[in-house]
Amino acid sequence: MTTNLLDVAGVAVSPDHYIGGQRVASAQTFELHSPIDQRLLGHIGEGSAEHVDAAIRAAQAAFPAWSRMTAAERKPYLDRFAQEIGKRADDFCRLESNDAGVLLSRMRHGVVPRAMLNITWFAQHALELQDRPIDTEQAHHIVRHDPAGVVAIITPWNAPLMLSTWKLGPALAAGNTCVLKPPEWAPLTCSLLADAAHAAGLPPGVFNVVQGSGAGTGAKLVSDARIARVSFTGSVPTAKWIAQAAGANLVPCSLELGGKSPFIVLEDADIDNAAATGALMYRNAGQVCLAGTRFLVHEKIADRFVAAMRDYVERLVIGDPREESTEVGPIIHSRQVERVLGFVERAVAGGAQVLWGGERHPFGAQYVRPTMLTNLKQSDEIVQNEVFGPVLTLQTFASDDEAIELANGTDYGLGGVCYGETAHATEVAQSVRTGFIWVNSFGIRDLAAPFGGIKRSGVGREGGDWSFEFFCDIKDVVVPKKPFRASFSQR
Ligand SMILES: NC(=O)c1ccc[n+]([C@@H]2O[C@H](COP(=O)([O-])OP(=O)(O)OC[C@H]3O[C@@H](n4cnc5c(N)ncnc54)[C@H](O)[C@@H]3O)[C@@H](O)[C@H]2O)c1
Ligand SMILES: O=C/C=C/C=C(\O)C(=O)O
Repeated sequence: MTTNLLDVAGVAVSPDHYIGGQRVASAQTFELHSPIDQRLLGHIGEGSAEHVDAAIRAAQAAFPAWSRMTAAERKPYLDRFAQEIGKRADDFCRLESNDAGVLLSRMRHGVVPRAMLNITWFAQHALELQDRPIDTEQAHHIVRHDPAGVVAIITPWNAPLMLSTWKLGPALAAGNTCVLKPPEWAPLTCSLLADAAHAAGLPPGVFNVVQGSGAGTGAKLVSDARIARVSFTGSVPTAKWIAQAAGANLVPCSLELGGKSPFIVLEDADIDNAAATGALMYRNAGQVCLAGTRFLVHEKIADRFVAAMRDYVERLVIGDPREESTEVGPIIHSRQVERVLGFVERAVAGGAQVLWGGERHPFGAQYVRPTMLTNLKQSDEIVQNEVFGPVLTLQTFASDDEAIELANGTDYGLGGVCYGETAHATEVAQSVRTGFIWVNSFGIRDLAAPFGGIKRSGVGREGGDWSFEFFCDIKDVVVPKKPFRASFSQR
């Protein structure tokens, strides 16, 4: 399909846009470097106003036929799309490992299977959404989930394949057509997704990819009045900008944003289990929105918990994400490294104590040691702001009430973790104000469940029915049960 190809770790991948079923090159490009060793991976197309316009027009042109199909008619296309992702599993793994620094093993065992499920699960779930009846004494209501139109999807660099398919799956299954703007620091797996869609025979224009920067390409896309929905995952400042741009056209937005989630360890917790899960918070070098990054530990067990977690952290294998044995890889970009270390420096200058880490790791320029800071006040910058790197904080508490107060004491409200005797931990978890919280566990995800944040962590929910509520125009077709005769004297 394409002639302009990059060779990234032996994988042929297009640096171009994918518009109306065709590859389209850009005169303007930007450089893409690997976070592992900073080598140049290639030049990626920067989408212009013309590219954004062409993608929206292609998506509009594809909409009537795609939206008229039933969910059952769309399902085979989407199942084939997932199969084509599966056929390219190895290439997806190598690309995201090289451009985003995600562990190859995590890609293979976690991300690629989840990306496939993101497509097939919603294609199946869409079958169950058609025509939900509501029967009252007066009327029969046919509640339809109609496709909304052209959906703009904007995703961040920490999980480009997983998050793009998480939105594409339900948006396409519902009968919308899509324009995806991938993250400019990790754009390659989204480009390969276009190859998978093409091979699956998705009709031209149903799924389009326009590469480019956020402030350039992304801003043009989300400001366009022809867009019916914007689904965004990323940072709070960008979300505020997007909400205003979309708001100017009264376009609904779904915003999945950052977090500063509490990791609560109650006095009756299984300390070793909690500590082992604690070390998992360094996964993806801490660049995970839903990680529990603020440890709140009962004062009576704090020393034992710190010793147990230190043990796990010291054994973490830090290195090249392409190696099977590696557990913690690099930080996405030199700018992000500076940002992460800046948080640590300011915290230490303000009196924080470094329990472990706190500096660069010698493996490479974009590596930072897993870090834990303590001796902090709730108002400290490091307690209040998302670092998005391998830097955690630890505070102690003396009572459940104090734990809950600290847990709720930031402007974020994405997730949480609570370790303790199950009934006790479940009770404390109920009072933590977040979109979700894991009791004695971490990261269990079910696509039927709602996912999203409160406060600064986001607006709206995706997942299960909630994805379809967002991506559909919900319509009530009212059919009276008794003959209806117009009359001004009657209501
Ligand atoms: N809640 C979640 O589900 C979730 C998941 C992953 C990441 N995140 C969050 O994402 C952030 C990290 O990602 P990031 O640094 O790439 O975020 P970011 O907000 O800088 O960028 C995200 C995406 O938005 C685009 N963008 C930037 N400015 C834009 C504009 N004006 N108009 C349109 N698009 C624009 C970028 O190009 C990128 O594709 C963290 O805050 C993290 O917590 C949240
Ligand atoms: O880093 C962010 C991870 C987000 C995860 C999801 O959106 C999900 O599991 O659906």
